[in-house]
Amino acid sequence: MSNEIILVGAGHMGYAMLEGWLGAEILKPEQVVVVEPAEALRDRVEEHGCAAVSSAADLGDDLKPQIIVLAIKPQMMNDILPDYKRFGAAETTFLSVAAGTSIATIEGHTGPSPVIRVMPNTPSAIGEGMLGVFANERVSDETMQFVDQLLVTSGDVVHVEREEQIDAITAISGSGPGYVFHFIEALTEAAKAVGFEEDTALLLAKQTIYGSACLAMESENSPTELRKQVTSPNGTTAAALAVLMEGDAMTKLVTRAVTAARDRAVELGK
Ligand SMILES: NC(=O)c1ccc[n+]([C@@H]2O[C@H](COP(=O)([O-])OP(=O)(O)OC[C@H]3O[C@@H](n4cnc5c(N)ncnc54)[C@H](OP(=O)(O)O)[C@@H]3O)[C@@H](O)[C@H]2O)c1
Ligand code: PRO
Repeated sequence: MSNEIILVGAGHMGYAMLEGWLGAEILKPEQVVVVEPAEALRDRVEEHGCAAVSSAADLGDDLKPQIIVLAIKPQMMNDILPDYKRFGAAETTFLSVAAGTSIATIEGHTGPSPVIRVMPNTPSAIGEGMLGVFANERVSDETMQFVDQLLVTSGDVVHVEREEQIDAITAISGSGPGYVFHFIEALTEAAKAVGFEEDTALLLAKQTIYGSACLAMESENSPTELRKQVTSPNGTTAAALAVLMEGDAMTKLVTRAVTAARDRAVELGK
């Protein structure tokens, strides 16, 4: 079997991953067929040399994909999956990036199949993603190795042992960029409140988050130690952290937010 891939949905996540796979030359454009109703999004994948069609009905019956990547909204799965049953052979693996949608739901449409759930995040677009992976027992070692090769082009990959852990990963790293971008928004607003123009405020916020994340990754010190290194006794950071850490306010708020995201992933799976 050739490493032929059908990518269903070339929106934010589908396109981000495709760009990584083509850019790393793990896949050649002629190995990928994209199904995407939006013309502008089809044009953008065609610019990379991939074939693109607007609906599953336009896919030839002779296609024998090794992998069908499902990068559509979870709410659309039940409508769209039946269109792909005809491609389901024992050696065709379904790879879903959808939040919540369970392997049981996918197999409910495709019949018993190799299924891999992947939870990426948008920094995958620049190769700095965090991806969680769970595969059912029908996925062959050969396919898993090939998929891992694809996924590492998007960022760091962690395999989990239980499917429900994908919902937890969704709440941490899948949705996490949204929390961090909101923190950037908040720090920017705060910078404006203490007197900076928009552009400078945004630069101050973004470079501070970027530099801190890089330091946290490169340093042998824990985030707690790094925080202490910033915090002079009775100084400015101590004054701010007294607000953020009072009664563990920040930790409690983030834990509430992550729990809400995890619960929503579970709900989307019903
Ligand atoms: N965005 C993230 O940060 C993120 C992270 C991890 C996982 N995910 C998961 O990734 C999936 C896609 O999310 P997204 O943010 O990439 O959404 P998105 O940008 O809306 O992409 C979904 C794409 O699917 C297309 N589509 C609709 N009907 C289709 C059909 N019948 N066949 C093929 N494609 C069809 C949509 O086209 P139209 O717009 O024309 O309807 C859209 O371009 C979701 O399941 C989400 O849970 C997203
Ligand atoms: N974006 C998707 C959502 O918000 C899944 C993780 C990030 O539902």
